[in-house]
Amino acid sequence: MYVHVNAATSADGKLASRDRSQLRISGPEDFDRVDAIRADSDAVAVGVGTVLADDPSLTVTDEERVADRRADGGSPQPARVVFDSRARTPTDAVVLDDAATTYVLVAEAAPEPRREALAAAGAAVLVAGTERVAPATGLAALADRGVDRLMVEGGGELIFSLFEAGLVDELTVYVGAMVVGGRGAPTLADGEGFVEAFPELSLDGVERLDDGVLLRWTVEGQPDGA
Ligand SMILES: NC(=O)c1ccc[n+]([C@@H]2O[C@H](COP(=O)([O-])OP(=O)(O)OC[C@H]3O[C@@H](n4cnc5c(N)ncnc54)[C@H](OP(=O)(O)O)[C@@H]3O)[C@@H](O)[C@H]2O)c1
Ligand SMILES: Nc1nc(=O)c(N)c(NC[C@H](O)[C@H](O)[C@H](O)COP(=O)(O)O)[nH]1
Repeated sequence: MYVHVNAATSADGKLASRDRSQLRISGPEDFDRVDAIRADSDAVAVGVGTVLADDPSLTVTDEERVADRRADGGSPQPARVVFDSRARTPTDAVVLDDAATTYVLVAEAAPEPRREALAAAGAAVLVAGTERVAPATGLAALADRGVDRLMVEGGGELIFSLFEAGLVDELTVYVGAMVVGGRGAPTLADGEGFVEAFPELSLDGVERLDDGVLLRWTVEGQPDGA
């Protein structure tokens, strides 16, 4: 599976402010680019932290892109994926509307009533991992369901886990013209952090977009040597 991580950060590397509410960093050109990546993907993934903070739709909004997907014989919308070990996704979350298939990846530790509530709300609940969703197991379950190209939109906890597991192929970051600050504010890659065996990136492009900069990297070396 090809995994493309895309996010927007402030000039100081933050995904949002310390209150973790949704922060508009991208401008219209960047949001259109995000829409195009979604349209080229079989599924779009986030962590449950992003669902709780942003309540995103994760759908393609441009009608031509939706029509192109249909014309190619595929589903009009990519599937949506939530990494949600304990099945905390609210049953009224926008990702559970009927706009697209939604996979909620949970761990064995997820309470059965919560799993049932998510299934009743329309989610396809997949178990991957014991206490926490195991990224490689989760991605294998998605591959079994036809996901070859996965876009990951964040947040920082999920992005770190995917790098840690050596599962990221491409990273694009839009750096917006703002400073957010806050030692507790989410960054592009949070988690435990690396102290050695840092994932190595190869720069593919630098482009001005809106009032910011788009950086494109291929992931070359990964912690597990993948
Ligand atoms: N600017 C941007 O591009 C952008 C993009 C996305 C999000 N955001 C912002 O980022 C913030 C949310 O980021 P976040 O880091 O708090 O949340 P996140 O990465 O979206 O979700 C993290 C949660 O996912 C669950 N999870 C399940 N399996 C996991 C795994 N293998 N690895 C990591 N997490 C796993 C964990 O909770 P459980 O263990 O309980 O399941 C974890 O707490 C919000 O402020 C949002 O606005 C910004
Ligand atoms: N590219 C990008 N620029 C931003 O400034 C920002 N705040 C996000 N955040 C990513 C996160 O997943 C958001 O929740 C979705 O971008 C909202 O997606 P919808 O329009 O609801 O589908 N992403």
